[in-house]
Amino acid sequence: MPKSKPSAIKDFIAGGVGGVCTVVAGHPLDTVKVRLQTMPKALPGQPPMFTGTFDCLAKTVRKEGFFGLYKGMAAPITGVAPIFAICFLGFGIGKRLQQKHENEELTYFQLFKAGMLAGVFTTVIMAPGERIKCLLQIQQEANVNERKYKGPVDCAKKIYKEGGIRSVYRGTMATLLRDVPATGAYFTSYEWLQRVLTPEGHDRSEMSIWRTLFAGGMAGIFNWSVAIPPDVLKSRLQTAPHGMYPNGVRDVFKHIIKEEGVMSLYKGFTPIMLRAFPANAACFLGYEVCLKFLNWAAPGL
Ligand SMILES: CC(=O)O[C@H](CC(=O)[O-])C[N+](C)(C)C
Repeated sequence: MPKSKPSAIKDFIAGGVGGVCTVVAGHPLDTVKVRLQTMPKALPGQPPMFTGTFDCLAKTVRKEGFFGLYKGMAAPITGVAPIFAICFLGFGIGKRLQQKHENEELTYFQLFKAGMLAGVFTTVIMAPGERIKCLLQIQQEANVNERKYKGPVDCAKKIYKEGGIRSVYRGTMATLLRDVPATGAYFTSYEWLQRVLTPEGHDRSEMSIWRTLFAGGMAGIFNWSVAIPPDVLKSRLQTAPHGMYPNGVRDVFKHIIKEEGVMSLYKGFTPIMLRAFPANAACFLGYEVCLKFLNWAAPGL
């Protein structure tokens, strides 16, 4: 079969489908991650709110039901599909900017640079999307009427009222610190694993479900190995009361190191890694299947 032409529209659509798959597969453990990262420090002699991942999972399900784990999912579903769409589009553009001809195979460093560009592209939506998601995820009142934010739109309106566009975009620097190198690692590791796992004599574009699931899952692990410390800074900054960290991410960093120690930068490690593999395996499978379908249904797109 002839190779299909790379296309920005197809990357965008297939990336969006990948994003929806990521949220459906990964949101419960994302809720646990944000709750662990943002729980208040235990007072002397008092037990912590959650002792770890499984305690947080059990307490959430007991108190709020299974769908408590899906709290705040409306925001990521509507936000993540465009984020992933832009991310895969940005990666495609980053690759094409460096290619001398359409079929040139890029080096791993070139792929890393294309991934970093994708990380910059996504921050425009990622920063406010993550701010709203984190604020909704940390609300633990069982009764809907007692919650400060009734949903993503209400949350966006309230934070805008409190501090304007600066408040909506709080955490942008932390988001860049997280996503620029992490997205580089994400796409480079995916391409690397696809290349090394493709049997001799076969083409990388001949999709294998198991290879795609494995390479996608591992890309998620590589992404988060780089992203966890800036992610903790981001979650703290985005959920802190107005004015608590006047110098942004620098203040959060100093505060965490002084008050809680360097290991606190790895809070949420277990749920992040438990989520990373299935969520990103689902993402890349959704992306590749959708791309294959588009190449079949609309080869000229
Ligand atoms: C923070 C985030 O969305 O990471 C994505 C992977 C995941 O586990 O959701 C990767 N990427 C930022 C490249 C879209």
